[in-house]
This record gives sequence, C-alpha cells and structure tokens, in this order.
Amino acid sequence: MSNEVNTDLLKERSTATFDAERLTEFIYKGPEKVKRKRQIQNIVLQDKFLQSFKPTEFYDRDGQYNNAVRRQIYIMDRLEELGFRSETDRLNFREAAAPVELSPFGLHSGMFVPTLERQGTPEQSRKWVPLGKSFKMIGTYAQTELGHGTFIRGLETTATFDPETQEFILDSPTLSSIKYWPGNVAKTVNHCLVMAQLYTQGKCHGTHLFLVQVRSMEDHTIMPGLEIGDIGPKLGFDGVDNGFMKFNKYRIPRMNMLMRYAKVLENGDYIKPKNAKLTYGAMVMVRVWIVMDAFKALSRATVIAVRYSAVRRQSELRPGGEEAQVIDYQTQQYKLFPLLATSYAFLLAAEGMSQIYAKISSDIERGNLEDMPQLHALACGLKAFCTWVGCEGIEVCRMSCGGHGYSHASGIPKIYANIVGACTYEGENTVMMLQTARYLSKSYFRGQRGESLPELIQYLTIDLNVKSTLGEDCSFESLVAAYSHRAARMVATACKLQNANKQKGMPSHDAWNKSTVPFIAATKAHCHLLYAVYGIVENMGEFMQDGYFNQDQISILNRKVLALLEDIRPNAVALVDAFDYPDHLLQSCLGRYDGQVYEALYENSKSSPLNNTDIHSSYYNYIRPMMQKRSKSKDISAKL
Ligand SMILES: CCCCCCCCCC/C=C\CCCCCCCC(=O)SCCNC(=O)CCNC(=O)[C@H](O)C(C)(C)COP(=O)(O)OP(=O)(O)OC[C@H]1O[C@@H](n2cnc3c(N)ncnc32)[C@H](O)[C@@H]1OP(=O)(O)O
Ligand SMILES: Cc1cc2nc3c(=O)[nH]c(=O)nc-3n(C[C@H](O)[C@H](O)[C@H](O)COP(=O)(O)OP(=O)(O)OC[C@H]3O[C@@H](n4cnc5c(N)ncnc54)[C@H](O)[C@@H]3O)c2cc1C
Repeated sequence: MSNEVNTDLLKERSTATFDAERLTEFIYKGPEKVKRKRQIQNIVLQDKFLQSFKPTEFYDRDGQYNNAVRRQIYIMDRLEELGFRSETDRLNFREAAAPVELSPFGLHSGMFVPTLERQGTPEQSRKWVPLGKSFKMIGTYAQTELGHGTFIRGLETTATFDPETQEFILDSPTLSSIKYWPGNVAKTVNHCLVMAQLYTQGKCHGTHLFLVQVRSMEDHTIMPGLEIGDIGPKLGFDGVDNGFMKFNKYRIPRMNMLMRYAKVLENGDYIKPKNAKLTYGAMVMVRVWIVMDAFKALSRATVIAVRYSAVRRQSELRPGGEEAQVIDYQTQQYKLFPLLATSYAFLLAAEGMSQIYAKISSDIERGNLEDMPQLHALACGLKAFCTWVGCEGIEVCRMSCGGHGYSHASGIPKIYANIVGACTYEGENTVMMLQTARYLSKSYFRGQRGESLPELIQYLTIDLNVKSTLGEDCSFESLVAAYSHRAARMVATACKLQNANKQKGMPSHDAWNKSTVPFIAATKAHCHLLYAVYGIVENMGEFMQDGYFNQDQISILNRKVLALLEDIRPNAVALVDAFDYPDHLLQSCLGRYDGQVYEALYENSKSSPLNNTDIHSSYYNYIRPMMQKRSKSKDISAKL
C-alpha cells in the first residue's frame, strides 16, 4: 500500500471552512479526552494479538464464536493489566479491540450484572455483584420464549414456590414456553436471570426475575434438569451464542428470586412491589443505550460513504470534462448529507436521553416513581425511531457506494447486520412506538381536560389554527413550530379517530387497535422533532395537510434544502473526519482515511479463501466430470 493520501481527499480537507479537530473535541468533550481516546486506540493498534484476527466473515460459525470468546477474554486481561478504571477508557479500549464483533459476554456486563445491582436486595447485590464483576459467575438475561417475546404477561415459564424445601421449581410446561433467543445462553454462561411467572400459595403473581445456575462451576456441564443449546446462525451477531433453554422442574433456593421490589416470604406470602413494571427496569436501561448504538452505527456508515464518495469518480458532470467525484452529484449529496446531519442529531439525542435516564432512574431508586411513564415513553419512542431511521440510512449509505458497497470489504454490511437486530430486540419497534403512542394519547386527553403536561409534550395543546410564519431565513423558531404543529395535529387526528371509534360503540381495545396506523405516524412525527428543513421537505404531505404552509413557504423550503447541500458540500469530509474513527475501527476498504480504496480492495480480495488455489477442488470433483460427461453425450456434441 502506498503511504500517500488520495489527492481528492487532501483537497477536501484543505478547503473545509472549519477546523475538524475543534468539532472532534466537542464530540468527545474536550481535547484531553480526545488525546486519551487516541492513546488507547494506539495501544490496540500496536497489539499484535488483536491485530492478528481476520474479519469475521472469513470464519465459519464455530470459528466466529471461538474467536469472539478468545478475543474478549484477552481484552478483559489487557484491561486488568493496563489498570483502566474509567468506564470511558474501558469502552474506548473494547471498541477499538473488537470494532465489529459483538461480545459473547455483552449481556453479562450489559444486563446481568446491572440487573443484579438494581433488582436485588442489598444482601443479594452484595453477594452476587462482586462474583459477576469478577467473572467468577458469568450470566445473561433470559426472558423471551418460543411463543412470546413482546407480550411479557404471556410468558409461560413458571416458578412455583415450595415452602417445604424453601425452593422455587422452574418449569417449561409447553413447547412454546422454552426460552429462545437469549444471548450467550447456549455455550458461554453458567447463570441466567430468568423471567418467569411466580406462583405461590396456588396463585399467580405475574412475571418476576430469578437467578438460576445453568452450568456447573467446576466443568461447565449443563445442570441436570435443564436442556440448553444454540438456536443456529442469524443475520448478524455472528460471535453471539443465542440459545434455547428448557426447565424440567428445576429447583432453586427461595433467595434466588430478585427481591428488591417484590418478595416471597418463608411462609409463601407474597409482598407486592410499588409498581409491577419495576421488574422491567433492565429493558428500559438497554433501550436508552440502543439510541447511542444507533448513532455509532449510522455515523460509521456515513463516514465510509462520504469519504468514498469524495474519492470515487464516475461519469462526466461537465461534457468532455474529467470524471466527477460522485459527491458532486446533487442526488448523491441529497442521499448522504441528511444522514450526516442525522448522525449528529442522534449523538445529541442519545446524550440527552442518557441524562434524562440517569435523573429519572435515580428518582425511581429512591422510591419516587412519578416520572416512570415519561421515561418509558421516551425510551421506547427514541429506541424505535433511531434504529429504524439508522438502519434505513445505513442501507442508503451502502447503496450510495455502488457495487463496492455490497462487499463486506466496504464494512457496511456488518454494521447493518448487527444494528438491524436492534429494531427487534429489547422490544419490537412497532410495539415500542405504540407504547409511546399510548402515552401521547393519554396526554392529549389530559391536555384537553386542561391538566398540565410535562415540558416535552406541552406542544400537544397548541392552537392548531395558527399558520406558519416561516420566512426566507427558515428560522429555528419557525421550524420548531412547524414540527410541533404537525405532530400535535397528527396526535389530535389519531385521538379523534380513537374517540369516534368508541362513540360508535367499539370496546376501548378495538377503538385503540383501529386507530394504531395513524398513531404510529403521529408518534414518528413526535420523535421527528430532531429534524429541520430536510425532514419537512421529505414529509411535506403531513406538514401541508391542513394548509399550515402556503405555496410560497413550500418553495422557500424546497430552495433551502438544495442551498443547504451547497453549504455542506465543502465541509462534508471534515464533518465525517470529526467523528475521529480510525481505520482499524471502521474496518472498511472504502472509508479509509487516506482514500486509497482501490489498492485496499485489490489487496483485500487476495485474502479470499477461494484464492488459496488457482484451480478449486470443485473443478476436479464436479465441473470436470460434468464436462467430460457432456462431451461424451451425442446430443450435446451434435448441437456443438
Ligand atoms: C459493527 C459496528 C457497529 C456499531 C454498533 C453496533 C450496534 C449493536 C450493539 C449491540 C450491543 C450489544 C448486544 C445487545 C444484545 C441484545 C440484548 C437483547 C436483550 C433482549 O431482547 S431482552 C428481551 C426484551 N423484551 C422486550 O423488550 C419485550 C417487550 N415488551 C414489553 O416491554 C412490554 O410487555 C410492553 C409491550 C411494553 C407492554 O405490554 P402490555 O401493554 O401488555 O403492558 P403491561 O401490562 O405489561 O403494562 C401495563 C402498563 O405498564 C406500562 N409499561 C410497560 N412497560 C413499562 C416500563 N418498562 N416502564 C413503565 N411502564 C411500563 C405500559 O405502557 C402500560 O401502561 P398504560 O396502562 O398503557 O398506561
Ligand atoms: C439479535 C437478537 C437478540 C436477542 N437477545 C435476546 C436476549 O438476550 N434475551 C431475551 O430474552 N430475548 C432476546 N431476543 C428476543 C427479542 O427480545 C424479541 O424477539 C423481541 O422482544 C420481539 O418479540 P417477538 O419475537 O415475540 O416478536 P412478536 O411480538 O412476535 O412480533 C411479530 C410481529 O407482531 C407485531 N406485534 C406483536 N405484538 C403487537 C401488538 N401488541 N401490537 C401491534 N403489533 C404487534 C410486531 O410489530 C411484529 O410485526 C433477541 C432477539 C434478537 C433478534
């Protein structure tokens, strides 16, 4: 590989109208933090073991899982040796060391340990959390079953209290009750947090969490009374062993029920929690993180697509002129620049969401549950919105790279395959949007009754007869007003339909179900408040439906979006550089900082296993015999 930077990229960087480094410092919260991040990334870059892994697509499933375990354990050991204590340092190291592959210990650190911490009594946490943190106990979160994922109340695994032995008996009474999908259940973990229907004194008290040992701590054999296995290959998550698990009247001690909020006493009496949904806390936390995952995935794809578009030359823009950088085509700009802006919007949304989560979850821990519905609605809506928009955007990035985007060498297919799972896991997106929709519906009717609403949804009570004041400048205030108007109108329309259905005599559940399509559209509009001019132009019908904008204003917006493409054009490369993703994090021949994409693609293709021999064994085994057979056949030779 040459050491030179592609001349087009050099030019892009030298003509940018702002200093990308300052923006990097804004993103990572200051120059010291940027420096530290780079130091950590360099440690990884110098690490021969970490650099020795080939991309996961070159391994079969067994190899992918094996490598993932090997690499992640090495990462843990290195983190210990390096003595990194700060969460940011550890995250930076982990991301640089395993940039594409998901960890077979991800659910251990991401759900198992935090749930023990937050849902266990102080004694339970004191006992188990240190074991989890030191990996003496390896665990995961096992909730979903063959028959039910979304409808938690429909889960069928039972945990029946036996006061004689002071134990719970876990059972999978039906085929559909078998736990199915939980990550890392198949091969990695020795413990699970299992969501099961609690029965005591002959009564069901709904779903609760239980700590269950599933493998021997001595030799990792599956505990008697359990059946465990892998569910097979998936679209992504190559290194993750999503599994199935069946309980055959398997006993665990009473104290293995997580009892911070609900309790079962020795005599079998059940003590109710303050709110039954407190058991769902781990899911809320992960939904919040997923917003940040959506940012990371979309921004990486955008970096790759924008850099490649600056390097790729195709066709003549000026007749007889040199071939143009594809980034100069207005259509290419219209594909990519809004996604670049969306990446930045997602970053800010993810940070804002994390702050709200930190505040409300600490209130909840102190017993103040007032804002729980608001947190739930916000986390569900943003998780669904950002993963949907992110995945669509990543696919646009892939296609904007033409044929090379389809190759794993572009790095984009893997980003997509991993993040698209987030549209389903931790709450299927439509279902999540409908949770936010219910909150909006209830809030709308409260607003109609004159009750006060939380700040984020006060716009639901605005006067819908007011028209837009948007002028040539497309001011921030006029854009916010437009989005508020559109979302408020759409929520009101959906609520009116819901009400009309009720008035026709429909039971309230039917009245709700038969208005959910407009409610989903209204909820997307609610989440869309992250956007500006492009969002209006792309959804003009919804903004126009009640004549909110006049014809002149529509023309202004259409002109403005094209003018913005011109504004972004000289800065596009600098705006993606500012994310400061080093090449070894992007793992992309197309998104390289130096822009040497053709050399990289050519080199990369040489590592394809099909190139190990000039003549593949299938020639001797199948092609040659087929040709020999055909050449002997009279019919064929006659035709030839
Ligand atoms: C290549 C490099 C790229 C870089 C990026 C890569 C990105 C990849 C990163 C991946 C990293 C790590 C790996 C991730 C691992 C994946 C983990 C996946 C784990 C799981 O999936 S665990 C299982 C998750 N399951 C779910 O989420 C189930 C969804 N269902 C529910 O949550 C609920 O049941 C419900 C559907 C929300 C509600 O059901 P229902 O209406 O029946 O209501 P309930 O009776 O249950 O509730 C009544 C009432 O309560 C309200 N409510 C419900 N939940 C909550 C809550 N959590 N908090 C507060 N209130 C709640 C509900 O709204 C009702 O209210 P109402 O009566 O309407 O007022
Ligand atoms: C990669 C991956 C990792 C996972 N990891 C884990 C894990 O670690 N632990 C774990 O417990 N689970 C895990 N899961 C399971 C995951 O949480 C569930 O698949 C998810 O919650 C969706 O539930 P479901 O499969 O039952 O979908 P379903 O609910 O069956 O969805 C099917 C369709 O029905 C629609 N639908 C369902 N209910 C409604 C409704 N009320 N209103 C309108 N439409 C509805 C949905 O919108 C969807 O279109 C994982 C899944 C994946 C893909």
